[in-house]
Formats: sequence, C-alpha cells, structure tokens
Amino acid sequence: MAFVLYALGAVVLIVYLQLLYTRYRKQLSSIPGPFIASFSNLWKLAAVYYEDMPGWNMKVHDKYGPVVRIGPNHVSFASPEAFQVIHATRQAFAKVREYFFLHMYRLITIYGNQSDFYEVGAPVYHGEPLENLFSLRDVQRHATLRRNIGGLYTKAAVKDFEPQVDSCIELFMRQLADKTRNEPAILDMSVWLHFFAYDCLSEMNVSKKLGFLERGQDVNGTIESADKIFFMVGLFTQAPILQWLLGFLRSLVPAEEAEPVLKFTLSEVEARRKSPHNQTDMLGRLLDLHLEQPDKVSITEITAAIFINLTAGHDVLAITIRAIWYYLSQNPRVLNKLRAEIRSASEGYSTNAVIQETLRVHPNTGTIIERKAPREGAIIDGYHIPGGTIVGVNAWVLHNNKKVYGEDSDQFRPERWLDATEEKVLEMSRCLFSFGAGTHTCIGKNIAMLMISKLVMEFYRRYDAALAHPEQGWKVHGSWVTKQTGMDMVISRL
Ligand code: HEM
Repeated sequence: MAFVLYALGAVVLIVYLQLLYTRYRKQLSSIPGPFIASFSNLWKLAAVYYEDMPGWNMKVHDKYGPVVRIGPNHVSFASPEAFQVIHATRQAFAKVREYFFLHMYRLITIYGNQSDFYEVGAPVYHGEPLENLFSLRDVQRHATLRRNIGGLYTKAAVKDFEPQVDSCIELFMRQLADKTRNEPAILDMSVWLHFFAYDCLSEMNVSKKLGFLERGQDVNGTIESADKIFFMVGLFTQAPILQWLLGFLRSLVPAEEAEPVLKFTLSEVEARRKSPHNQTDMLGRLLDLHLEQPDKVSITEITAAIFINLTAGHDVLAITIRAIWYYLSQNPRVLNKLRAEIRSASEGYSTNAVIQETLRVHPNTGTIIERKAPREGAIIDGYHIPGGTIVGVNAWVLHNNKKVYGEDSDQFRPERWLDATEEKVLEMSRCLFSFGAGTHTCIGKNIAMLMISKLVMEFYRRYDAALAHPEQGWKVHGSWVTKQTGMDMVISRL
C-alpha cells in the first residue's frame, strides 16, 4: 500500500514539475497568450475540436497582439515580416522533425511539447514510410525530389492535361443538363463540386475517373473515409500523445487497407508497368522520366507522388471551388462582371481576380502551418524564439491584415486585385499564403488553377447557382483544412 502511495506521489510530483517547467519555459513565458496554452495543448485541441481554429486564432491575435503563445512550445505569428522569415524566404524554417531524445521525451510525458506534424503525410507501406514532397522533412531530400520531378508541374507542362479536364467538365455539364432538363434543380453543391475535383484529379493523374460524377455518389465511401482521416489528423496532431496514439492505431491496419487511395494508386502503378502505353497523364510522364533517367525518380517515388497528388489535392481543390460558388452567389455585382467577361471571351483577367480573392478570404488550411525554429533560435517580431520552438502563421490571420489588404479585408472584393497599383498588388500577392510559401509552395498550383478556371468559365456560361436557404448560409469546418458542407443550391439554366 505504502509503495502505491509513494508511486502516486512521485507521479503527481513529476506532473507538477513538468507543468511548471512547461509554463515558465525560458523565453517563451514572456509571450502573451491564453493561460491554458502555456502549459498544455488544450487550447489548440479545443479550437480544432470545435472546428473553429481560424476564428479562435484570429481572436487571440486581436486580444494579445501579433505574437501569441498557443501551446506549450507553439507560437503563432501575425505579421507579414514574421511570415517572410518563417515561411517565405530561401532560409525559411524547416518542417518539423524531431530529434531522437525529444521523440522519447514526448512518449513519456502527457504534456510533451513537440509534434511531428508532417509524419502523417507518409503512410507506412511495407514497413517504410512512403515519403513524398509533402511529408519529407529532410531539406536536402526534399530539394532533390522537387528538382527532379518539378518540371512535370510547370504551367507549360500541365497544359497537356487539358483534355482530361475537358472530359470531366463535359461529364459534369451532362449531369447538370440532365438534372435541370425540366426545371431548376436543388443540388448540394458542396458534394457535387467535390465529385468534380476528385474525378478530375484522378483523370489527370492516372487517366481514370473514380466514378463520382458518373454515379452521382461517393463511390465506396472514398470521400467519407478521406474526411475522417483529415479530421483525425487535424485533431490528433495538436497534441503529441494523441499523435503517437494515431500512429499506433494506423500501424494496426495495413496502410493500403486503411487508405483506399493508396490501394488504388498501387494497383494503377502496377497495371501501367505491366502494360505500358503512351498515356498523357501524370503517371505516364513520371514513368517516362523513370525510363529516361532511373536514378532521377524511382518507382517508389512515383507511387508516392501519385498518392500525394490525389490525397493532398482533392480536398483543398474542392474547398476553393465551393468558396467561389458561395461568394459568387452572395455577390451578384461580381458575378455579372464575370459573366460579361465570359461572354466576350476576353482574357480571363477578372476570373483570376475572383479566384485570387476567394483564396484570400477562404484559405484552405485553418491552423498555423508548422515550422521549427532553427537550433540557434531566432529573433522574430522582437522576441527571441529558442531553437526547436514550433512557429507558424495562419493564412486566415495573415489574409485579414488591414495594412496589406485594406480596411475592408473581411469583404469579398475581387476588384482589390484589379484596381490597386502594381506595387500594392505585389505586396498583396507576397502575403497570399493559400498555396503555401517558399520551398514548400504547392507544387500542384498550376494544375489547380487550370481546373478551376476552366470549370468557372464553363459553368457560369451556362448556369446560375443561388443558395437554396440563404438564411442558413453554409457550414465551415475550421480544422486543419477548412471544408464546407450544407450548400444546397438552386441550379438553373441561363
Ligand atoms: C486550390 C487547390 C490547392 C491548394 C489551396 C493547395 C494548398 C497547398 C498548401 C498550403 C501547401 C503547403 C503545405 C505546407 O507547407 O504544409 C501545399 C503543398 C502541396 N500541394 Fe497543394 N494545394 C492545392 C492543390 C493541389 C493539387 C491539385 C495538388 C496535386 C496535383 C497538390 C499537391 C501538393 C503537394 C505535393 C504539396 C507539397 C509540396 C512541397 O512541400 O514541396 N496541391 N498545397
């Protein structure tokens, strides 16, 4: 009995000392923020659990200023200057990767203050993480892979994928024509636009649609299971002990069983290697590169690239497309301008402004994008940040900066991109964080822009979309990603 009491006492003492150490950790204790965040990850966990991280993150910056401690070892920054230092320059900070001792440390403590966010981007396949551009935290390996395959993602290169995009738009338009044959139809566009994004991405990567548009439903629950993974990852990566638990749970089921997209990718790569044919899609291009220079890209890297293209791309694409539909339905003035441009078949300048402004008002990531302060530490916005601290900027916070975007930064106004001076446009573009920044800028940006601009032009040439229940608005799930649901819209022919 006495032994149990001693043991309990020891645990309580360790936890108490741990709390004190975490709360008053040298240098971070002077950074303002919610009290609970100074010694636990509960603030971050709750913000994600209640699906309002963008709102909570903006509020704490309004309350505490441009530098806020949002976790024991996590600091959120708001200023464009901090954004440049942490994310956007050549010397920007690295993605989070743990040192061995810290890894051990977080396993034995419930307050562990490091997280290894990007670990989750690589499913463990045959005992090894399937490392890809998103998950790679080794700066050198990331740079080499990006150099080797980056040529396939340039604006010029992705133009070759136009036939795939056209075939998906055609199918989508056929479905809409069918549904609106006799009268306007009410469709949940949060779902239909996701079907388009996913089918189109799959067609571009492996010349195969997943069947969402054809059948008008979430085939094999693929989107539902992706949603669950995104939610779990968003939540569990907020606290190290949960992240460890997530890793453990994931290790119980073979990755290709738990992640249908991995299973699909593996079978597509294998089938194409067995019977190669000249397919103008991303897989074909990657295999050509492998045949020409096998040392440049391995089959494992090709598999990983297709896997991450499909998983990293569909959800964020759908988020941007939904936001365009939503904001256009709320802003007839902008929609009329856009239509006039579409009718006159002009350059697409205001289409770009609409897309740009949508990416600004509704960024796809809802949390800070985590980076690690270098070993020697850094001075950011007047604070000395010790090495190893997790730092980052939340796009929702940055995009609401009134000095950069004006007093009406909370309004959807694409004209801000058209009327501003060249200098101002440059400043606003430099702070646009929706596609990430620096060496980790989204490699799929040109693919996304091609798909989005073509769909916008085709849809609004033929249809109108108005919220069926404008008083309800939509539901934004502000977690790691900022997915929207509940977008019943009346679709009518023009
Ligand atoms: C509107 C659509 C998209 C948005 C807003 C978007 C956003 C982002 C963001 C914010 C990052 C940086 C993440 C970080 O640093 O943690 C990123 C990286 C990435 N994205 Fe996208 N993305 C989009 C579409 C796509 C598509 C279509 C693909 C694939 C074809 C793709 C593939 C990737 C990959 C592979 C990375 C990792 C790049 C690297 O670190 O080198 N994305 N994306």
